[in-house]
Amino acid sequence: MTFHHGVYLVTEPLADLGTIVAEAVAGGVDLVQVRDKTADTASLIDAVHDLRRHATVPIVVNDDLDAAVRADGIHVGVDDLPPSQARRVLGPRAIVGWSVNDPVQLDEVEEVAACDYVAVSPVWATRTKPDHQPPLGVDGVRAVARRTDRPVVAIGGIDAARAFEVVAAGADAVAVVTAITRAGDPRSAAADLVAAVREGREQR
Ligand SMILES: Cc1ncc(COP(=O)(O)OP(=O)(O)O)c(N)n1
Ligand SMILES: Cc1nc(C(=O)O)sc1CCOP(=O)(O)O
Ligand SMILES: [Mg+2]
Repeated sequence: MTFHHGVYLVTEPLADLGTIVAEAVAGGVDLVQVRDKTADTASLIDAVHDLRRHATVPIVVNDDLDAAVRADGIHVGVDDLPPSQARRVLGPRAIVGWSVNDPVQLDEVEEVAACDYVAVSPVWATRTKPDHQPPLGVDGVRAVARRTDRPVVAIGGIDAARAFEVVAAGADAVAVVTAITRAGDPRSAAADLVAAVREGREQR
C-alpha cells in the first residue's frame, strides 16, 4: 500500500466534467474519485472509462464495489461496506479509503489496517454533502493524524487557505469538490491547492 497524493478531486455530475478533470490534473490533482450518488453501477463504470481519457492519475469510485472493480479503488464511509471487505475483493494493489467522522473509529484496527488513507470528514461544513456529520475542525484533523499511522486526507469546505491550515495541522492531502469543479479556472485552482499543500508541509 502506498499513498503519495496531495490534492484529491472528488467529482460531482457536471456536463463538462471531462474537461474539468483534465484541467485539474494539468494543475496538479493526483487522484480522482468518481462520486455521483444517483448513478447506477453501469453509469459509474462509464464515467470511469470516460475520465480515463482525460486523466492519467488513479481513479477511484465512491461507495460502489462493483464499479470499483473496474477502477483503481474505492472510497467507503461508515454506512458503506467496511474497508476490510473492499480490500478482500479489490486486492492489495487497489486504493481503499475510509471516512472517519469520529476519531473513535480509529479503534477499529482491522478496518484502519485495510485502508490506504483515512478521510477526516468533514473538517468544515459544506453544502456539497448536505447529510454530512458534525464538522471536526482543524483540531479534529490534528487528533486523527496523531492517532493513526495511515495517511490522513482532509475533506469538507476546503479551499487553498484552508488546505494550508489542515496540512500544517497534520493532514497529508486534501480532497475537494467545489474548490475545483466550481472554479472559473480549474487548472489554476488545482495549482493553488498544490502550492498550499506544499507550504503546509513545510510549516510542520
Ligand atoms: C475523500 C472522501 N472523503 C469522504 C467521503 C464521504 O464518504 P461517505 O461518508 O461514505 O459519504 P458519501 O460520499 O458516500 O456521500 C468521500 N466520498 N470521499
Ligand atoms: C464528498 C464529501 N464527503 C464529505 C464528508 O464530510 O464526508 S464532505 C464532501 C464534499 C466536500 O465538498 P466541498 O469540497 O465542495 O466542500
Ligand atoms: Mg459513502
